[in-house]
Amino acid sequence: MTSPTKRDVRHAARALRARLAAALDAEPGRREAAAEAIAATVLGFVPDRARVAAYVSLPDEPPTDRLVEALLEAGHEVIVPVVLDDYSLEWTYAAPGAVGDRATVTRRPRDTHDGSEAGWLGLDALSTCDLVVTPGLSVDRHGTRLGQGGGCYDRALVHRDPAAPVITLLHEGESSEADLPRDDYDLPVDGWVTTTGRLVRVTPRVTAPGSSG
Ligand SMILES: Nc1nc2c(c(=O)[nH]1)N(C=O)[C@@H](CNc1ccc(C(=O)N[C@@H](CCC(=O)O)C(=O)O)cc1)CN2
Ligand SMILES: Nc1ncnc2c1ncn2[C@@H]1O[C@H](COP(=O)(O)OP(=O)(O)OP(=O)(O)O)[C@@H](O)[C@H]1O
Repeated sequence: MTSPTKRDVRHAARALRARLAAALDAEPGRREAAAEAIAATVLGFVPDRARVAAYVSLPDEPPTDRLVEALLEAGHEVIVPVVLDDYSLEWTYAAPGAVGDRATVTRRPRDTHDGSEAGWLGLDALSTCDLVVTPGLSVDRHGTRLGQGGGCYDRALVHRDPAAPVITLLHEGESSEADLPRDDYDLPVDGWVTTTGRLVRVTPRVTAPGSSG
């Protein structure tokens, strides 16, 4: 028996995501509660006066609007990506309460992107972040993350500060009990936070400020 390819696993993960996202919208208040739960949990382990990399979520994804808002309210700096045509990520400051439309996943031509313009922080901006919050379809117990397939975060995470935790946001029920397919360029994450506010640590890098782990 051959092990499933990323493509197969991604296909199944997308179907599960569609079901879980629909369930969030089936009952009034559930989406808002999920957004709040994610924000409360991440705020619990973000270092003081941090610079945090987050992203603007799409309708099916665990919502990041409250997270971005709460981080900004607490005085942290928040940056979010846009994607260039070679699937590299460029970074800019987050606007409070932003909710994603397709613009956050629409590739921009690199030759017309002038990174020297005010507001762009550079392709290596993750090197300046104290915490990186990534999207993803699933994560397994080793921290192997399955993304949308562009390899955007694989490229971007090369620049991260190795001391800064990387966590993925998942709907509750999306983490994988089976080991996910992994390539050499896949960079593992340190844990994940779910739409019920559950934090699962893969490495001891994710700790509450002032705690020993
Ligand atoms: N909310 C959110 N933002 C995110 C990600 C994500 O997963 N979620 N990304 C996680 O990596 C990055 C974008 N990843 C991308 C991966 C593939 C394509 C892509 O193939 N785009 C097609 C059209 C897509 C469409 O409109 O449906 C294209 O531009 O031709 C674009 C972005 C950065 N921002
Ligand atoms: N550091 C890198 N530099 C250049 N290309 C890379 C790098 N890392 C991964 N890639 C390319 O990205 C493509 C997609 O990788 P993969 O299927 O693992 O995406 P993913 O991790 O699921 O997506 P994402 O990171 O966007 O969430 C692969 O073809 C791979 O060759």
